[in-house]
Parts: sequence; C-alpha cells; structure tokens
Amino acid sequence: MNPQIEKLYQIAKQKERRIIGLMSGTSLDGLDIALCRIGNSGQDTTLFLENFTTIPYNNAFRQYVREIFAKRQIDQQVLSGLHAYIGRTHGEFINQALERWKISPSEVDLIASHGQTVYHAPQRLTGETNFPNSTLQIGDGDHIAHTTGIITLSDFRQKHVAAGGEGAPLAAYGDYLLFTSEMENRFLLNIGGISNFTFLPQQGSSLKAYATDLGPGNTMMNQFVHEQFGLEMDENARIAEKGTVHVTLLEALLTSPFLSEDFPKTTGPELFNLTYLKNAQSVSDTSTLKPEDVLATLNKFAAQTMTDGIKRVSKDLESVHIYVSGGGVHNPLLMKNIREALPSMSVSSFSTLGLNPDAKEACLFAILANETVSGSPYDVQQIKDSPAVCMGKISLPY
Ligand SMILES: Nc1ncnc2c1ncn2[C@@H]1O[C@H](COP(=O)(O)OP(=O)(O)OP(=O)(O)O)[C@@H](O)[C@H]1O
Ligand SMILES: CC(=O)N[C@H]1[C@@H]2OC[C@@H](O2)[C@@H](O)[C@@H]1O[C@H](C)C(=O)O
Repeated sequence: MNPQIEKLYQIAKQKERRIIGLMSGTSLDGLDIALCRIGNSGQDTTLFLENFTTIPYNNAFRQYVREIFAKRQIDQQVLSGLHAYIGRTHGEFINQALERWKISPSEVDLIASHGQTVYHAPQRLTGETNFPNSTLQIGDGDHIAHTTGIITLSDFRQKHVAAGGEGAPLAAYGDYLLFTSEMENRFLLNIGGISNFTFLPQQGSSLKAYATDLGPGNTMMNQFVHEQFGLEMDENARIAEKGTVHVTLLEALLTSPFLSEDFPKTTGPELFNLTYLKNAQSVSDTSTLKPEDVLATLNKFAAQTMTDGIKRVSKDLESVHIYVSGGGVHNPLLMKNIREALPSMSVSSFSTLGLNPDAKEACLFAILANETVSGSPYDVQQIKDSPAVCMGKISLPY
C-alpha cells in the first residue's frame, strides 16, 4: 500500500485529529489559519481551537486577485498562474504559522483548504441554463500538500454542486453539528464580504436547519471606499458615521429580485458590486450624493438585507438568539443598524458560544475535512436543501 494512503487510513481511525482549517474570503484581507483539534465525527464531533492567526496579503497579491475576481472577462494566464501561486503561498503561510507556534508539520494530521473564490455562478445569478450551477475556488491543494508535507483536502464546494447544490453556504454542516441548542432557536449570522446565516431550530423542533446567503455584508462598502478613497474598508464606520441615509437610494438598492427569493439561496460580488450601486443611484437620481451619504446608505442596506431575512424566518418563533461572526461584527454602525431593526431579539457576538468569531469559517472547513475522512454523509442529512455528501479532494504530499 502507498504509505501515504496507509497514513490517511490511520488518521481516519484516530479518536482525535489535528486539522488546520484555512479560509480566504471575498474581502482579500488575508489567510485565516485555524489549528483545530477535532474529536470523533457526526453528532459527537468536538472542536478545540488550539491556535489562530490571519496572515495578511500584500498589495501585489490583492491586486492580482482583483484582476480576475468576480469578473466575466479575464486574462487566463493570470488565472492559471494564481491557481498555482495561491496554493504555494498558502502552503508557505502555513509553514510560517507552524514555525511561530513551534509545531512541526509532522504533528499535524490534515489541512482543510477553502481556496480563493474567484467566481460564483449559480444559475439563479447567471440566468444561463446551458451550464449547471458552478463556482470556482483556486489555490491548488497539491501545492499546499507538497509545500507543507501535510495531506490536504481542498475544493470543498464542487461535490455540493455535483449533488445539486449551489456550492454554498457550506457553513450549515459544521454549525449544525456543533451549535444546535436544546434551549433556543439560533441564527448564526456571519458578516463577511457577503452575509449569510445558519438557522438552527431548537433541538426537537419540526423545522430543519439550513444556511443561506442574505446579501452584501461588507463587500459593497469595501468596494466603494476603495474606489473613492483607496481604502480597504471603512474602519470603525468612521466615514459612514458622518453621512446620512438617503431613503430613495436605499429603496432602489432594496429592489433586487434576489432579496425576495426563498431561502436557502446564494449570491456574490458578481451581483452586489459598484455597477449595482451605480444602477440604483441612476434610477433614484442620487448620482451626485456625497460619498459619506452613499456609505451610510450602503451600511443601512447591508444591515437591512440581514434583518429582513431574520425577521422573515423568525416571525412565528419564540426564544430566538442571534450570534454574529465575520469582520462586520467590528463595524459599530452596522451592528447598531442591525440591533435597531431587531429590538426584541438578543444579538451577541459569536464569541459567546466559546469560539473566536474571526476563526469560525476556517474551523468549519476543518470540520468538513474531518467528516470526509472519518464521518459519513448521513451525519448531515437533516439539513434542508443541502445534499448529504462528503466534500473535499484529497492531495497527497509526494
Ligand atoms: N474595524 C472594522 N471596521 C469596519 N469594518 C471592519 C472592521 N474590521 C473588519 N471589518 C470588515 O470586515 C471585513 C473582513 O471580514 P471577513 O474577514 O469576515 O471577510 P471574508 O472572510 O473575506 O468574507 P467571506 O465571509 O465573504 O468569505 C473587512 O474587509 C471589513 O469590511
Ligand atoms: C462561493 C463562496 O465562496 N461563497 C462564500 C461567500 O462568503 C460568504 C458567503 O459568500 C458564503 O456563501 C460562502 O462562504 C461560507 C464560508 C460558506 O460557504 O458557508
């Protein structure tokens, strides 16, 4: 037997695995690296986050990704180059993190790599029926495995698509296994580039768990401050706080048919981008609005797409608690807008549930890898509209 297959077999039989989860989101801020100890599998899964870091990308890296990110026309040489370059860079970042933590690669069982999404194309977004749903994450797993010497699982979204899903949100699987409560109905709201929630009905309820995208989290605010001020984000909402919400523009932003479609559904910056904003400004005759007013309105828009979604699902439920993760939790105006729209609900940071909110998504990919190696698709068959499948391709280092 190939000794690497033998090793994988032994890893699968262990009671506990040390798995590095990786996440690189739409914000392009850096690579999240979560070193997890994961015990058992399925309903008995346990997670302990041993270490976490985000290694920031430099401007050149961001610029390369922006050249192709969410764009219909691109230079294929850049795409091909980035597939290898991101894989190798992520592998090098892991080596750096392990060195800093004084852990040898031989002490890590697996890597679970999300990769970098460069295009998300479910049929609902493209309207194109000649192709199935599709989504593209780059940063090849073979490069990560070879650079680190650690068996790597990557490209998790393809099996979800193959089995009829949209390739996202995958958070439902880990959220369901780890955070379902006997006491309350939970919304795990994640505010990254795109916002999404996992709805976890109280245990014993006849309702099913699922995850869905909601709309723009930070992405439109980020794109707008980048275009207007060359900034990566409206840090602490400093600019938006100086502006005023423009109601007509807000109404125009809220007219996308995506927003009224049933849950679960997915989207991306392919829809929620500056062209979307320009169109809304044009129909609402607000093209000359001051940037701080536009930003205040975008902030309110992002909040409202989230709170409208939560209200829709929770209207007949009691004991509803919302736990927020993702970078948007650090935007005070966004959090104020969310709290004001949901006065009767408890809105807390995800850290209340005992896990660092910034590390959550990376940990969830480690859980997916754990299920693929040691669990079973049947562990997650209770999730609504999400295929019961094991996800991720396996790359051997040598
Ligand atoms: N102090 C802050 N003030 C305002 N916004 C912030 C702050 N800190 C983080 N953010 C926002 O959070 C974003 C990063 O969030 P996060 O890391 O969750 O995104 P991501 O992982 O790229 O997204 P996705 O979930 O779409 O994959 C930043 O780009 C910024 O918009
Ligand atoms: C295609 C893609 O990369 N989607 C991401 C993105 O970022 C947030 C939202 O859009 C979510 O659907 C998904 O990520 C999370 C981790 C998920 O799959 O659950």
